[in-house]
This record gives sequence, C-alpha cells and structure tokens, in this order.
Amino acid sequence: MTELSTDRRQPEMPATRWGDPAEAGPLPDSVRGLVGMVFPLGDTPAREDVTVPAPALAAELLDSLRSLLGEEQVIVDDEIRRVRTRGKSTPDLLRQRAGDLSDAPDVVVRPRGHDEVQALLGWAAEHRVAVTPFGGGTAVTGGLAVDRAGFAGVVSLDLGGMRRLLSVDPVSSTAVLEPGLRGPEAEALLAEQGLMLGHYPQSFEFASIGGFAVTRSSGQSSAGYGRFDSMVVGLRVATPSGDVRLGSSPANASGPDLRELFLGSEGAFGVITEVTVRVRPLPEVKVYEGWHWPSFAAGADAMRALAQSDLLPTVLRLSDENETAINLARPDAIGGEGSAGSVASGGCLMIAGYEGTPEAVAAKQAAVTAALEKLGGTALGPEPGESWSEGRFAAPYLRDSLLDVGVLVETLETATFWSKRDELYRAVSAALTETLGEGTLVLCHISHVYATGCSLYFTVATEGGEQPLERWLPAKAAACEAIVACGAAISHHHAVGTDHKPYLAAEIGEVGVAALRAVKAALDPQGVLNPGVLIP
Ligand SMILES: Cc1cc2nc3c(=O)[nH]c(=O)nc-3n(C[C@H](O)[C@H](O)[C@H](O)COP(=O)(O)OP(=O)(O)OC[C@H]3O[C@@H](n4cnc5c(N)ncnc54)[C@H](O)[C@@H]3O)c2cc1C
Repeated sequence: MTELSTDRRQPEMPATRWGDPAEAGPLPDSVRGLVGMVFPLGDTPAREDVTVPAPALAAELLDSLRSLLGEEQVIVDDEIRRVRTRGKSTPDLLRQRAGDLSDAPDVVVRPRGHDEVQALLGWAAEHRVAVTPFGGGTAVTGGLAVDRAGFAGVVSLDLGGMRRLLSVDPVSSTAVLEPGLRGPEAEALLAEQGLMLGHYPQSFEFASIGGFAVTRSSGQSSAGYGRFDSMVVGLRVATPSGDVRLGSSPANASGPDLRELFLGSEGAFGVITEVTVRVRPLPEVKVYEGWHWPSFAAGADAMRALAQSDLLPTVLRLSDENETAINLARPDAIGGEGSAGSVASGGCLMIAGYEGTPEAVAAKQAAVTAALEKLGGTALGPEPGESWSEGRFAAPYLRDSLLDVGVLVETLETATFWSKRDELYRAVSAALTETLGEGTLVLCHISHVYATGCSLYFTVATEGGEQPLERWLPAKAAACEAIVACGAAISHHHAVGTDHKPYLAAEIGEVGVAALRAVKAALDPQGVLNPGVLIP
C-alpha cells in the first residue's frame, strides 16, 4: 500500500473557477484583442458577498454522525461546503458566480476507507439523509446537484480522504486504487513502479479515479488506451444494501457482467471505494504530429478508415474548420495567406500521437503515415502536435477568463455511428446557432473513434448578455433535442447527471428506465444515494 504524501496532492479548486488558482489569470492582451473583434467585451466578475445557506441538518443528527465517524471526518465549514456545491459546467460556474448556493450540502463527510463509507450509508438510510459522493467535483451534467426534497439533509461524501494505491499485481498488470486519487496523483504513484494508467481527459488534473469510473469517462488517448471503463478490471462498492465486490477474473461467463452496472452509475447505485485497473509500462517515447485535411468530412473519413483497419495511433483527434481556425488564430496570423496544404489556408487540423517503445512507435507511425497519405492527408510535422500537447489542459482556464469579460463558453458532446456522423454534426450545429443567433461560434472536434462510429464534441462561444444562464439553457435544450431526433447518444462521456435525465428514456426506452429503477430499489431501497441524478 502506498500513501500519497500531502505535498503531492492536487490543490483545491476554487468555488467559482476551474483549476489551480496559481495557474489562473486574466485574458492575455493578445487574446483579448482577438476576442474583442468577435464579441462585445464587458466586465462580469463573480460576486464576492456570498452567503452559504445555514446547514439544515438537525444538531442531533450531526452529533450522531460525529460519534459514528469521528469529529475530524465531519465538516460543517461554510467555505468547504461552498466548494462542494455542484460541479464545473458553465451553468454551475454561472450559478456560483451569481452567488446561488441553493444546492450547498449541509455537511461534508470525509471517510478514511471503505468501512467508514459503508457505516455512513447505513446511517443515512436509517435517518433518511441524502448522500452525494464527491470525487474531484468536475461533473458537467449536474451530477452533484441532488434533489433534497423529502430528506432530512444532504451530506457531501468527500472521497478526498481515500487517496492510496492499495496494491499492484505486476504479473497481471493490475493495480488497486482508492477512488479519491486525482488523475496526476494516481499516475505519480504508479510511475514509482514504472507503470501508468494512460487516462487523460481534459479534466485529468482534478477529476478522480472513482469519478472516471462512474461517469464512463473517456480521455485524450482513448484511441490507444481505451475509455476508462475499458481499463476497469474490478470494483468494490459500498451500497446501502451492503458491500459488493466484482472482478474475480478478467472475463467470465458468470451471467451478466455486474461491473457494467456500476460503471456509469453516477453514485446512484453505490459508492465506489476501490477500483482495480489495467496498468501498462510507462512509454519510452511520445511523438505528437499534425496532419492537414481539406475538409472535416475528409479527415473524419480517414479516421474511420484507420479505426476500421485496426490502425489507430495512441491519440487521434480532428478539429472541424471552425475549431481549426480558432485554435490557430493569432494576431500575427490574421490575414495570412498560408501555403497550400497548410492549416492557415483553411481546412482541418488532425493530431496523431504515438506512445510506447521506440520500435513500436516507429512501426505504428510508419503504417499510419502511409495510410493517411494514401487517403489524401498532408503531414505537417511535429510542431502542431507538440503545441497541442503543451496546451492540452489549458482550455478550462480560458473559459473562466472569457466569462470574466462577458463571453459565454460551454461544451457538449454526443456519439453516433459513422453513417449518421454528418447528419448529427449539421443538426447540432444548426440547433445551437439558430437558438443563440448571429455572432455565435460553434466549433467541433472528433477525439474518440471506434470501428463503428465516433463522438462529436462541440464548443460554443457567444455573447453572454445580461443573463447568460437564461441564454444558454434553451440552446442546450435545442442541442439535446437535435441529438435525440438523430437517434444519437445523449452523452458519450459526460454522463447523464440531472441535465440529461429528461432525454434518457428516449435513448434506453421505458423498459430500460424500469430496469434502472429496479436496480436502484434493490441497492438503495430508501433512495438516499444521489436522489434525482441519472434515473428518470
Ligand atoms: C473542463 C472540463 C473538462 C472535462 N473533460 C473531460 C474529458 O475530456 N473526458 C471526460 O470523460 N470527461 C470530462 N469532463 C467531465 C468530468 O471531468 C468527468 O465526468 C469526470 O469523470 C468526473 O470525475 P470527478 O472525480 O470530478 O467526479 P465528480 O464531479 O466528483 O462526480 C461526478 C458524479 O459521480 C459521482 N461520484 C463521484 N465519485 C464517486 C464514487 N467514488 N462512487 C460513486 N459515485 C461517485 C458524483 O456523485 C457525481 O454524480 C470534463 C469536465 C470539465 C469541467
């Protein structure tokens, strides 16, 4: 067992912003100039005179919780309750910035291991107190905004007290991780043994291992290492009905695979307290490079060809024309003509990345290069790839700086089969631009591909106006309706939470919803776990 020393812990994120406060800053002047050419700029800082609602949990219940888990595990501090309120979607941030803390938990409880989580769930079921597991707090679909109606109070179950690497099986290439470890913390502990997980979502620096599992997260290296759910070999879950251990072997025919029941369960069925993951040796070489495509369709067809011939690099992503132009826009590049086949002349940028031993990287890179050249791509060399790699976790900081000057930025994602990709792309883009009106920028990329289809990830930037939240919510609803009308997934990797719940029945059917409710009733008969999340 390896403890994570306190000095290696990721910092706490502030309530109204993303990330490490030391990394945050105002919009750089050069970017401000560019943004000002597209949007009217204002000054819309977060409110500072914010009051956290008084805890609603009765004093006797707090006392019984303290005697159950110990004084230090039960925290009623206003600032800690404030940063455990909701997640980090743009609506979450806008509500926090406006001082709306109506979803604040009454108390934050920080268990030190599985048994304390199990004890807490028993207590919550007995006293009808709602419990919302809190991993990294990076949820973007309302998974941390529980419905407190009918409950004696709300406990935020902070998994930050469970941050150990419990064991490693080097022969089987597996490791058992506690759920509260953040992405970099888990990687640092594994790296001490020459191993890695390889899961790098954009929220990598702050999201947790348990959160990755229960939201079916997908990272930037999904082409090579797979989605997080494909890395999970075993789970231990505390439920109000008792302890569940799953994953006695890599695969089995012992009935339906119950691991799947908890992957994507968003804390509604149980609290994941241990995750056994597949690990790999640390790569000796990492190479990222750029490719130019004349159009988004041409690049997407090339991705499909790679996926269908089992020839995927570790990282494979393609920006549409708008995202390519915005990502490359620099004051000195504006008006530049660019040479034929370069991204400055239009078209789309693809990033391909290769990780592994020098021999494996060289062989895969040669095979992919030959295939992409044959399909009509133009190699741009390492510079675009390195630049993507350096800035890969920076965009969420930019969102805060843009919100500060009145520009509304939000993302959404979906997935479909290759044959419906173009229809879905057009439908969601049209829903967003028609609802938000002229001057709105809609950007898209593909960064998760399969032999049969892909995800589409949209970024929207528009003038925030006087009421940015009221401006965004109808646009998000229109995009969700377009997704449903196309028969696509309401989420590829952001999960259902509360925001996507109204659209879930259209995807899984009424019998599917009834099956989810039956599982919930078996595992959580009093319904105390994340009420209102996931299940319609
Ligand atoms: C800027 C930004 C970029 C993002 N980029 C990506 C991306 O590239 N790929 C991607 O997949 N996602 C991305 N996300 C979404 C988010 O990071 C993922 O959903 C992530 O997996 C959530 O993990 P977390 O630890 O922060 O979970 P939290 O936000 O703490 O919780 C999410 C949900 O899971 C429940 N939960 C948390 N831990 C447990 C547990 N141990 N047991 C049971 N339930 C639990 C919570 O109650 C909640 O319902 C992004 C989010 C942001 C804000």
